This record gives sequence, C-alpha cells and structure tokens, in this order.
Amino acid sequence: MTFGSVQVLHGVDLSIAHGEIHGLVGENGSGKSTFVKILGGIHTPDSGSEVHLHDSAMPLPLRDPQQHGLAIVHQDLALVESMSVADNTGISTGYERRLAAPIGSRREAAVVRTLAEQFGIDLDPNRLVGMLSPAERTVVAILRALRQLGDGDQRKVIILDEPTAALPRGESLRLLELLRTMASNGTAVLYISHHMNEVLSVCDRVSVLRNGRIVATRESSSSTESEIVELMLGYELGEFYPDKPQSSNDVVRLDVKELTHGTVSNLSFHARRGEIVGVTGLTGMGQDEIPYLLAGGRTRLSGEVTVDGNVTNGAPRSAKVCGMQLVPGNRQRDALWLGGSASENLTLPFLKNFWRGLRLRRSTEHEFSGQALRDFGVRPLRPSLEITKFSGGNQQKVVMARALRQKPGVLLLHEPTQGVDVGAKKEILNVVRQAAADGAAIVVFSSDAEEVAQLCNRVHIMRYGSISATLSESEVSEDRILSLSQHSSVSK
Ligand SMILES: Nc1ncnc2c1ncn2[C@@H]1O[C@H](COP(=O)(O)OP(=O)(O)OP(=O)(O)O)[C@@H](O)[C@H]1O
Repeated sequence: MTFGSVQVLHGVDLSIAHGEIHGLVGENGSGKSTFVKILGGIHTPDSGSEVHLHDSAMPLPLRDPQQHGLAIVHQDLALVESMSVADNTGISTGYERRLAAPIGSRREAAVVRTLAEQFGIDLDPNRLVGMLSPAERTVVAILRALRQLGDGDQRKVIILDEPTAALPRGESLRLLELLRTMASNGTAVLYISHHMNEVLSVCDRVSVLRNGRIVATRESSSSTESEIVELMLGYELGEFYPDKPQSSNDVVRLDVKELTHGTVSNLSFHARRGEIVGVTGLTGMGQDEIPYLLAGGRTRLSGEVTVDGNVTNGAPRSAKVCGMQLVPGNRQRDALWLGGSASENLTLPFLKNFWRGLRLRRSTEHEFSGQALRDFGVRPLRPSLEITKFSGGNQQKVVMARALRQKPGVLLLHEPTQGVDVGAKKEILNVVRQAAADGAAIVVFSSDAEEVAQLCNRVHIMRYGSISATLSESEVSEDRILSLSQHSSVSK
C-alpha cells in the first residue's frame, strides 16, 4: 500500500482461520490501521494485492464488506455524535424493516439494550452519543459491529482496531470473553491492541508488524510479552515504569471544592506542586466528566476551582489564563484541528511568537514544531503533513507535546496514553514525570489501573460521582485500585 511516494505496507501476508483470534501488534505508525482500512474498503491497495474472504478472491477495493459477513470497529469509532446510541447502530444495519414502521427505532433500542446487557453494561439506547464517555462510545461501536454481523448462519469475520484503548479493565475483560465466545462459534477475529497482556491472553496467534512488514507470526501460548515487544520495537524495552518521584511539596496548586454537575456530586480534591494525582473508577462513575468541568467549558452547577489561588470558571480561556491545561480523551473531537497539519496543530497556542510585523514566519514555526515532534518521537517527522495522515498514537503524541510545551502549572490528562504503543507510552510517562518534577501539579483521569498505580503519588477512586476511597503513596497498587473500584462503599 502506497500513499503518494511513501510505501506503508510491504507485501503483508496474513491469514485468519475460522474460529481463530489472531492478534496484530506493532508500533504506532507501523501500518495496522492502514491494513484494516484496506479490508474495510477505505483504501485501495497497490496492484497485485489480493484479499480472500471465506476462500473467495474479493474484487478490490472491497465494497460493502459487511455484506460478506465482515464487520470492523475502526480506531476512530466513526460514530455520529448528534444521534442516539440506537440510531447509530440502526443506520449501519438499515434498521429492521417492517411494513408498518420502516424505521424501527423503538425495536432497535430494545435490541441494543439486550446486547449491552450481555456485554454487562448499563447503556441507555436513547442517549446521544456525543454525551457518552470514551468507554461507552467504544461499546457503542462494538455493539454496532455485532449488529452488522447479525445472528444468521453466515460465516463471519470481525476486526477490532484497538477496541480496549479507552476501556476500563472490567469492560476489557468482558469484551475479551465475548470475542472468545464468538470465536468458539466459528467467527474469525482480528484483534489489534497495544495491550500485550490482553493480546497474549486472548489470541491464538500473534503477527507482528514492523515498518509495514510482518516480521513474525507466533503462537501466543509459547510467547512472552517481552519477546513480542522486542520483535515490535526492534530493541529491548527494559524496565517499563521508572521509579516514581517522591512528592514532598506542600503547596497546593489545584484546589477543587464541592464540585457538582451531572454524575459528579460535591467533589473535593487537590493536587500539590510536583504531585501526580490519579482519579479512576468504573465506567460512568463520574471521573470522565471532571476534567471538562475544570477546564473544558462544561458548566458546573456549583463548586469552586482555584489554580494557584486564582478562581477559574471552567471555561478553556479562564483555565488557560490560570495556567491549567487539559489533554482531552477524545483527541479527534476535542483536541485537534483535523483540517490542519501537525505543525499548525502544535503551534496554535504559540502563534504570536512566529509573527514578524505582518508576516507569519513559517520557517520558524516549522523549526519549532520539528523540534517538538522530534522530542516526542512523533513519526513521520513531517511537520507539514496533514494531522489526519498521522497514525492515532502519533496524533496523541502531538496533543501531549502541545500541552507540555505550554509549561502548565496544572495539567489534566484524560486517558493520556490511549492508543499509544508500549515504547511511546514509556516516553510519554517519563515526560509527565518530568513535568511534575519541574513543579506542575498533574491529575490523571484514567481507566488504566496499572498506569495509575505506577504513575501516581495518590489515587482517588470514584463511585457514583463521589470519591469513595483514597490511596496514599504507600498504599497505591494496581490490585488495590481494582478491588476498591469494584467494591468500595461511598463512605471513606
Ligand atoms: N492518508 C494517508 N496519507 C499519507 N500517509 C498516511 C495516510 N494514512 C496513514 N498514513 C501513514 O501510514 C503509516 C501507517 O499508519 P497507520 O495508521 O496504519 O499506523 P498504525 O500502525 O495503525 O498506528 P497506531 O498504532 O498509532 O494507530 C503512518 O506513517 C501514517 O502516517
């Protein structure tokens, strides 16, 4: 597969048997999504390429893959924000047509509710997708794919491109179980993820992509995480989480008092200079709303938020004036200008530095962004390339680079490493630690219990909109976070 003069996939050969779960792993930008988009008919591969579905050669580009029993959950989910959950699944299946009610919204809602229950999640089919948390949105995309496959006897293939990037552990495990059930019924599954433990636990075989080439296909049962990571990166990663910095400073930089809105109720917490505070919990417990009530312009009903003693009203401008930066969980919707280049996305907050008289000095702007892309390991190192042409993980690095280059006093990170490969995740976590060491107060809102445990000095666990438990530095561990998320009561 070639874009312009750049060849992205080189003779990729991959086969998945019926009833097999096949993992596909690789660094950010190695070509995983491009491969999936060929199977979804979005890209036309170079001439000479062949795709066989259920033993039949398919004409390329592939048209209407779902007609051939192939459903895909793409990395960007491709949901319609302004429509309800049920309408999102309904439009992809053409609704269940009945003479009296050609658009069966009510019936669709009932089907979705049943599917969501099977998935173990309480999801209102009538809610607008735009109002859902990242985890809930992922579930909608998965439900839509399941709807597309239907329950007939047709042989099926399902492809999931990083479906668990925004899912908390509980939901991830349920999804993995669902995949196992589907495979045991004969469905072929292609599973893409940066979570090596999941890949090795659920997949029968794993193929590793490096720079657009399959470098190995291994049986999961006889492979280890570090072997797969080394094949992926081409080098040994070493110790993944470096030592946690100690937070000893008493100066409170972020102070949140009695914040109330939506699910969040009377919430108070603070973050000190040099401290990394984690806020986590099961889906829908309120932690996904907090960063937007603090800095994303979502109106609050009551409560006071101060940054270094200055009151902020939650509007992005007010937050910025106080030195508070938000890295949102939904990068494409909330953080990127999709019509612009990587450079334009990076330099928006710094533009005044690049003007000389009435002229914007593009060369200085590109020099600045080139350096930032280099520092954050963004690939390809092409500041002028449209942001949509960067892989998901590399887009995330651009968003992080822009926030950190502004040297925030308070940094709010919502699912900061979703979709980022293991090597890049290590780099990002190091940069976050460095920002804390330089004096920022950092709050990480994340569903990744391991990341929260390894990164944060103090962790709050949310339940029904309030903090139900707090773990101090000596108490923080992944197991405690997971068990408190499941079982903690509302009293501290
Ligand atoms: N439309 C496009 N035009 C030019 N280059 C593109 C386009 N789409 C993708 N690329 C490039 O193709 C390469 C592979 O991207 P792809 O999205 O397939 O990576 P990936 O393995 O899925 O990464 P990630 O794990 O970050 O999602 C990247 O270098 C990307 O910049």
